[in-house]
Amino acid sequence: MRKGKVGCFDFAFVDADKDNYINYHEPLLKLVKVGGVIAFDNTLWFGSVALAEDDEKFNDPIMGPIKQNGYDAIKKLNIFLANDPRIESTLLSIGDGVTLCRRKY
Ligand SMILES: C[S@@+](CC[C@H](N)C(=O)[O-])C[C@H]1O[C@@H](n2cnc3c(N)ncnc32)[C@H](O)[C@@H]1O
Repeated sequence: MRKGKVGCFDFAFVDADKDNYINYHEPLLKLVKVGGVIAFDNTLWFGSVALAEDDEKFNDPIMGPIKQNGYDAIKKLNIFLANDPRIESTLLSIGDGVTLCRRKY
């Protein structure tokens, strides 16, 4: 952004540092052009974010490390993106989940 690249990019792909995904959204929304797409990988977080907290699978010990790392960040991101009026978004249930966000304005 310091180099004046605002509104220049067609596409951004985010695939690291899950705790900061939500913080990357704001600058990326400025960097992509209107109609451009931001993709966030791993937004199903091994399916955990789609499970109710009283679900047997959610409480399986195998979910322990998944819930300790990334779960809160991805859950918060998904809620934020679903309610951000500046984008159209959809969570594709392929792989570990990919959320596509199209900048509307
Ligand atoms: C899941 S891989 C991404 C692979 C990439 N999408 C590809 O297809 O080649 C995540 C990568 O981001 C790097 N990484 C993790 N945390 C990072 C951070 N905070 N800043 C920059 N890179 C980071 C990791 O070292 C790893 O190489």
